[in-house]
Amino acid sequence: MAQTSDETILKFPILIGDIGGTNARFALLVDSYAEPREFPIVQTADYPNIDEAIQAAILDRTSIMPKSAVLAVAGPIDGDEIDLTNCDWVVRPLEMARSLGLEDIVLLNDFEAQALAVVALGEEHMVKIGEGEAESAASRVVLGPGTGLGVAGLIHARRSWIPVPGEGGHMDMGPRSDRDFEVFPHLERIEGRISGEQLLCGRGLVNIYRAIATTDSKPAHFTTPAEITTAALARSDDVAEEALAMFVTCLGRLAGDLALVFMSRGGVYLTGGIAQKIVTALQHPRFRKAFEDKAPHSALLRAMPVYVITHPLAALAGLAAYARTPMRFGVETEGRRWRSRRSTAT
Ligand SMILES: Nc1ncnc2c1ncn2[C@@H]1O[C@H](COP(=O)(O)OP(=O)(O)OP(=O)(O)O)[C@@H](O)[C@H]1O
Repeated sequence: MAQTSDETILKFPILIGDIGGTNARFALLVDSYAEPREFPIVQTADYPNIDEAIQAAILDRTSIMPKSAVLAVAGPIDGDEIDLTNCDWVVRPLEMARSLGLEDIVLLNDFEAQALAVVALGEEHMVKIGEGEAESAASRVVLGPGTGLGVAGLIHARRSWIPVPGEGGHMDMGPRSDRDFEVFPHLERIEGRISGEQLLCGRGLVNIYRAIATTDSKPAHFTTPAEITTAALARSDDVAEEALAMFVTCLGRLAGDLALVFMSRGGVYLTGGIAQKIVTALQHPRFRKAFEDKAPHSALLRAMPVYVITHPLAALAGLAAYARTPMRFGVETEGRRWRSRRSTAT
């Protein structure tokens, strides 16, 4: 059933939070206009559960008592106990409402928050990769290589922005160039297949690097994604350089495929921890070449802009925009919103 504006609105002060595998970032919104009050980033491993983290890191440091919370979590939101992917916390909204005195809690998917950020952030928080002009009300797509590979669409319909979270990071990826056909047999697979996430995330970069080393019978010195990108950008190691180049090409191909799926004339947005660390590699022509190489639709892709989001707290910016003006966004909260007067997911 369609929600009325009264039902959609969240009461201030609103606690917003982006809960990742390693880090949790929080801020408080006092009203619609004031700048968010930010707090130091919390390491999830430092607290046994999310309620204690919020109490110690936020509520004990301010006299503002939030009435509502909008939290983005990595993991499927299903039922009254939400297990987070990549971290030991379990979110229990009913218990959280009681222990922290919250009247209203909304949980969103972490990549949905990234999609909301794309609307919330201006071009000053983005670096454009290549040409193309965004049509302001057209669909957009967000891809984020980080610990995993997140993908979300963003559709403009009925005067609101509707995030479309999905599992697009798990689409199949195949070899295309002659070199790919040499390297791909050496990639580590998941149940026999090569998905986007086997290549386009931190672990994926290491996978590509090792596969290239094996193909050429060269030693693989590096074990972390940061070591590989550092050596590649410094041009101090051939295998690392080729691994980053292949990563960039594969990201361009997948970004192009997703741009076709969503017809994202509003732009393709790269978020997550890795994209902003490899901006110079993404500015190499190979990224746009792979992105645009989509016959018979190359002209369509050439007109679509690609941006790297550089804002360090992009998801929080998206959550803040949603919390302040929920009517601007078509976010479905059924089964993901807990209000104390009914004490159940609605
Ligand atoms: N300089 C770098 N180059 C390439 N990859 C890096 C670099 N620094 C960190 N990484 C990798 O980025 C990934 C983390 O990405 P990101 O910061 O987006 O985390 P996340 O998925 O949002 O998780 P969380 O929110 O829990 O911190 C890890 O795989 C890490 O190894």
